Amino acid sequence: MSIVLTPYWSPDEGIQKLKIEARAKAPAAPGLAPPVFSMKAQLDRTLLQLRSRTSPIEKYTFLAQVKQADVEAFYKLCLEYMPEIIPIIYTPTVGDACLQYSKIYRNREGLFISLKDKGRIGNILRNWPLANEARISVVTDGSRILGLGDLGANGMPIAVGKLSLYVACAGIRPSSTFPITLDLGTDNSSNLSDPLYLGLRQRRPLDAEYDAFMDEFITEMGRVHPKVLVQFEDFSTDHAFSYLERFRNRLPLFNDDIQGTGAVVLAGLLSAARLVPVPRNEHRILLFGAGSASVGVAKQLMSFFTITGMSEEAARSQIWLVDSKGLVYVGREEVADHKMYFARRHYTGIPMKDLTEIVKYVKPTALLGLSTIAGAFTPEVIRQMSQNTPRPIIFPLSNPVQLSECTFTEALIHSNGTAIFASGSPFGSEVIGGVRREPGQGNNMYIFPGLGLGAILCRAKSVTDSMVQAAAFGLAGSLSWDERALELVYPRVERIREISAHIAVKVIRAAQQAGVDNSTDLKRMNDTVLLEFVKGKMWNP
Ligand SMILES: O=C([O-])CC(=O)C(=O)O
Ligand SMILES: [Mg+2]
Repeated sequence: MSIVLTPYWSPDEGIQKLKIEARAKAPAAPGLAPPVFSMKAQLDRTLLQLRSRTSPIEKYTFLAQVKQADVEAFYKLCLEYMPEIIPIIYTPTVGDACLQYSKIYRNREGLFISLKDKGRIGNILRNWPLANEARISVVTDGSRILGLGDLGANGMPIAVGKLSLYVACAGIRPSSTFPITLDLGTDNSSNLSDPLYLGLRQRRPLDAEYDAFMDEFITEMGRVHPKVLVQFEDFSTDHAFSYLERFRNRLPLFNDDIQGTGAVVLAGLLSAARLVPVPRNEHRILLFGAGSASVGVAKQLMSFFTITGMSEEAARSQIWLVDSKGLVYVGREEVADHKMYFARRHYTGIPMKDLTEIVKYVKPTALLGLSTIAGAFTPEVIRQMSQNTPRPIIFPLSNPVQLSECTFTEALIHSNGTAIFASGSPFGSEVIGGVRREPGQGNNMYIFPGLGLGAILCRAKSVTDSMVQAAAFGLAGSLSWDERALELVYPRVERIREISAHIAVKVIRAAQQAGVDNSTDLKRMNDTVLLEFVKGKMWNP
């Protein structure tokens, strides 16, 4: 393993990068490496340097440099120290990286396409140095980064971070990943007045102009990169829904916040429900927060009920939505279109706003938070949940960690240790009543890598709802016996590659059933052979 001297990006970048990758694998000529050098020791050295950084953002920038200099070393570190590295390159630290991107930016790491490129988006797309190798693109417009709001062009780290997870968690080749940030301006005043801000200094345009830009982007993407699967990430609520519907039949495309989050929560709920002595059909689910992720989750949760034969109408009536104005019901003022499907049909009481009151009225067995309101699950709310059900399911899913509706400790203390807990961002384990309890992380990172891997391996021409649902059931079915014995609702993150392979198989089968796949070879394989095939396709540093 030689030390890489050439910058990752330089003129003629694509070829250069491939040369660098090849050189990284070749032994160094005598004299170019230290006399005593091993990859193992180098990894320990890198870890030592990483741990000497005290703040998460310093760790983030350090790792970003490691990745630029030596992509293999970076992913070796990711794979060996997954639980330590993921919270730095991904949620929650990636949120800080987006907030501070104007200050910490050092090197090119993805493609920016701005409103000024309208009319020549195809040319810009061709400038990606690894165009022929690209297979998966995470595309954001930065308009709703995690729970942090509109960060404009500073949203790039979220695209980069998700794609690092595609490599680490599903073995996609690094050169096949393609981060894209669409710069359509920003409504964030502090960005607009920051002299170091990296994006266009203008407000976001009205929908007609936005839509025309997106239409051109998708058309050109299909033309220039026909083999690329697109993951939409962190678009504001209205656009998240409208662009998913508008474009999902034109390209293989899914929305991570609507579908990925929906699937991961469905999987968590299926696992949690096994621990609760309540029949499946009697579960009552309350979602606090009604943005794109929330309604996406609610729609995905329908199959929690319908899979048992329940009608759609009956399934819908087991799900309640609460937004900033309280319980969502038909006839209430200001109910946005995307919430109407879950608005209560027969509620005739007075508007109900207080969450404790709503919990008392609905008597949910599961409370999900997608509100980005830190502390919204107050001690009273949690205590009230414990009165409804012997094992309250409490999932504060807002990201990053400082926006979580409650902490793991709070959920345990105020439920007397009965809560079954998963959060969007990571929390540490806790000891309660002498028993160590581990929180789940209900983050879409358990879904998108396997979903994307399955979709590209079978060359799916679109990503169907059935493929997303297969990913969710695949995840729920992947818990090992000891994970179940410990009451985990998600598998250990150390097993993520195995889990992603398992999910990819389910996704491929669903694509075949839906007739959207394009690979006869895979159809002939039985599940065991297919699983080995998928694993064999995974890139290893
Ligand atoms: O990135 C994450 O951690 C999960 C996610 O998609 C979001 O919160 O928007
Ligand atoms: Mg997201």
